[in-house]
Amino acid sequence: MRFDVLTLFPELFAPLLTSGVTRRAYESKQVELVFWNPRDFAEGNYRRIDDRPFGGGPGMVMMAGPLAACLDAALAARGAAAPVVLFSPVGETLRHAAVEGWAGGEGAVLVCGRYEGIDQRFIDARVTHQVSLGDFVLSGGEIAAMALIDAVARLQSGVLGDEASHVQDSFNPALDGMLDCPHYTRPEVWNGQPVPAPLMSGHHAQIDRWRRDQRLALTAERRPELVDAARTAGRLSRADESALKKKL
Ligand SMILES: C[S@@+](CC[C@H](N)C(=O)[O-])C[C@H]1O[C@@H](n2cnc3c(N)ncnc32)[C@H](O)[C@@H]1O
Repeated sequence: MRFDVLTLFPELFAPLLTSGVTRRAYESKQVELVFWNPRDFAEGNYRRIDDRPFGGGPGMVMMAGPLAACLDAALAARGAAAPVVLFSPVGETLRHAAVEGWAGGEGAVLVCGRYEGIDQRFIDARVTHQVSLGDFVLSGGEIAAMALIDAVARLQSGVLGDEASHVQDSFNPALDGMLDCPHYTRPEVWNGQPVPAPLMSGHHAQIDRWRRDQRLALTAERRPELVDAARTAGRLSRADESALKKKL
C-alpha cells in the first residue's frame, strides 16, 4: 500500500522510516511512503503557501491553490484515484475499526494541515475523509498522519516479529474488542510484588482464563461501552458473564 503525504515538514517523518516496526514495513515495501511539499507547488519568489484569514483574526491559513496543485501531482504519480484524508479536529476520531479498514486498502493521500488550518474551499472540493486523533489541538497534522501510518503498518503481515501479536492487542475483534490484559516479566518478585499466580502455573487453560478475566474486568472498569458492544454482539460466554459479576 502507498501513502502520499502532503506536508510542509517532511523531515518530521524521518524517525518513522528509520526505527522499529514502521521501518520494517517501509523497508519491506509493504507500506510505501512518498512525501510532497505544497511549497514546491507555490508560485512566486517567496513560494507562499499561506495568507491572512478573510474576516480578520489570528494566524494564517493554508492557501487552496498550492495544496490543489500538490495533490494533483500526488494523484498523477499514483496513477489511480485514491482517498484524500485530511487530519483535523473536525474529523471522526481514529479507532481500531477504521485502522483495519485502511490496513486492508491500497493506501491514501494524507493531507497535513498547519497554522489555523486549510482554506475550506480546498477541503470541500478535494478531501474525501477527515480524521481526528482526539479532542485536542495539535500544531499540525503530521503527528496524526504518523499515528495512522504506524497503526496501519503494524497490521501488515510479517511486520511484527511475532505474527500473532497484534491479534492480542487492545480493541482487536479477535479478542472481542476488549482492552489488553496486564503483562509481567522477570523477576518473579519486584518491589515486594509477585507475578500473579495463574501466570506462573504453567497451565495454558488457566492462563488463558486469567487473561480473559483481566481483560473483561479492565474493560468493564475503563471502557464499559466496549463490554456492552461485545455482549450485544453475543460475544460473551457464561464464564465471561460470571467473571464480570465477580469483578464488579
Ligand atoms: C493548529 S491546528 C488548527 C486548529 C484549528 N484552528 C482548530 O481549532 O480546530 C493545525 C493543523 O493541525 C492538525 N490537527 C490539529 N489537531 C488535530 C487533531 N486533533 N487531529 C488531527 N489533526 C489535527 C490539522 O491538520 C490542523 O489543520
